[in-house]
Amino acid sequence: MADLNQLRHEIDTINQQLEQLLIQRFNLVTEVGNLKQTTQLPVCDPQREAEILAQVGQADPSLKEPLQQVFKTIMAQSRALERQ
Ligand SMILES: O=C(O)C(=O)C[C@]1(C(=O)O)C=C[C@@H](O)C=C1
Repeated sequence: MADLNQLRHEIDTINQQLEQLLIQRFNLVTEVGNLKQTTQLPVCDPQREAEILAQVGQADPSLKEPLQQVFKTIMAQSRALERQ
Protein backbone atom coordinates (compact mmCIF):
# COMPACT_ATOMS: atom_id res chain seq x y z
CA MET A 1 0.00 0.00 0.00
CA ALA A 2 1.29 3.46 -0.91
CA ASP A 3 2.18 5.59 2.09
CA LEU A 4 0.45 8.84 3.07
CA ASN A 5 3.23 11.10 1.80
CA GLN A 6 3.25 9.38 -1.59
CA LEU A 7 -0.53 9.67 -1.94
CA ARG A 8 -0.44 13.35 -0.90
CA HIS A 9 2.32 13.99 -3.42
CA GLU A 10 0.09 12.55 -6.17
CA ILE A 11 -2.82 14.70 -4.93
CA ASP A 12 -0.60 17.82 -5.00
CA THR A 13 0.37 17.07 -8.61
CA ILE A 14 -3.28 16.69 -9.61
CA ASN A 15 -4.18 19.89 -7.73
CA GLN A 16 -1.62 21.77 -9.81
CA GLN A 17 -3.04 20.28 -13.03
CA LEU A 18 -6.61 21.12 -11.96
CA GLU A 19 -5.57 24.67 -11.11
CA GLN A 20 -4.01 25.19 -14.54
CA LEU A 21 -7.10 23.77 -16.29
CA LEU A 22 -9.41 25.92 -14.18
CA ILE A 23 -7.36 29.03 -15.03
CA GLN A 24 -7.74 28.17 -18.73
CA ARG A 25 -11.50 27.59 -18.27
CA PHE A 26 -12.02 30.82 -16.31
CA ASN A 27 -10.09 32.77 -18.96
CA LEU A 28 -12.34 31.33 -21.69
CA VAL A 29 -15.45 32.06 -19.63
CA THR A 30 -14.31 35.66 -19.21
CA GLU A 31 -14.11 35.89 -23.02
CA VAL A 32 -17.62 34.42 -23.25
CA GLY A 33 -18.78 37.03 -20.72
CA ASN A 34 -17.33 39.86 -22.80
CA LEU A 35 -18.98 38.46 -25.92
CA LYS A 36 -22.32 38.16 -24.15
CA GLN A 37 -22.07 41.73 -22.88
CA THR A 38 -21.39 43.02 -26.40
CA THR A 39 -24.24 41.01 -27.89
CA GLN A 40 -26.55 41.62 -24.92
CA LEU A 41 -27.05 37.93 -24.20
CA PRO A 42 -27.84 36.85 -20.62
CA VAL A 43 -24.94 35.45 -18.57
CA CYS A 44 -26.93 32.45 -17.38
CA ASP A 45 -27.82 29.79 -19.95
CA PRO A 46 -29.65 27.02 -18.05
CA GLN A 47 -29.94 24.79 -21.14
CA ARG A 48 -26.17 24.86 -21.73
CA GLU A 49 -25.54 24.13 -18.04
CA ALA A 50 -27.97 21.17 -18.18
CA GLU A 51 -26.13 19.81 -21.24
CA ILE A 52 -22.79 20.05 -19.42
CA LEU A 53 -24.18 18.35 -16.29
CA ALA A 54 -25.68 15.56 -18.43
CA GLN A 55 -22.18 14.78 -19.78
CA VAL A 56 -20.50 14.89 -16.39
CA GLY A 57 -20.20 11.49 -14.75
CA GLN A 58 -20.38 9.44 -17.92
CA ALA A 59 -16.71 8.49 -17.59
CA ASP A 60 -17.38 7.04 -14.10
CA PRO A 61 -21.08 6.83 -13.13
CA SER A 62 -20.17 5.87 -9.53
CA LEU A 63 -18.73 9.41 -9.14
CA LYS A 64 -21.56 11.21 -10.97
CA GLU A 65 -22.96 12.94 -7.86
CA PRO A 66 -19.68 14.45 -6.54
CA LEU A 67 -18.59 15.36 -10.08
CA GLN A 68 -21.87 17.15 -10.73
CA GLN A 69 -21.51 19.08 -7.47
CA VAL A 70 -18.00 20.19 -8.50
CA PHE A 71 -19.20 21.29 -11.95
CA LYS A 72 -22.17 23.17 -10.47
CA THR A 73 -19.69 25.11 -8.31
CA ILE A 74 -17.39 25.75 -11.28
CA MET A 75 -20.30 27.09 -13.36
CA ALA A 76 -21.54 29.26 -10.47
CA GLN A 77 -18.06 30.78 -10.16
CA SER A 78 -17.94 31.17 -13.95
CA ARG A 79 -21.21 33.11 -13.92
CA ALA A 80 -19.82 35.34 -11.15
CA LEU A 81 -16.67 36.00 -13.22
CA GLU A 82 -18.77 36.83 -16.29
CA ARG A 83 -20.65 39.44 -14.24
CA GLN A 84 -17.49 41.20 -12.99
O1 LIG B 1 -21.42 28.70 -22.35
C1 LIG B 1 -21.80 29.77 -21.86
O2 LIG B 1 -22.71 30.44 -22.37
C2 LIG B 1 -21.17 30.29 -20.65
O3 LIG B 1 -21.44 31.39 -20.24
C3 LIG B 1 -20.26 29.41 -19.87
C4 LIG B 1 -20.99 28.68 -18.74
C5 LIG B 1 -19.99 27.64 -18.16
O4 LIG B 1 -19.42 27.89 -17.11
O5 LIG B 1 -19.82 26.60 -18.81
C6 LIG B 1 -21.36 29.68 -17.69
C7 LIG B 1 -22.61 30.22 -17.61
C8 LIG B 1 -23.75 29.76 -18.41
O6 LIG B 1 -24.90 29.62 -17.63
C9 LIG B 1 -23.45 28.52 -19.15
C10 LIG B 1 -22.20 27.99 -19.24
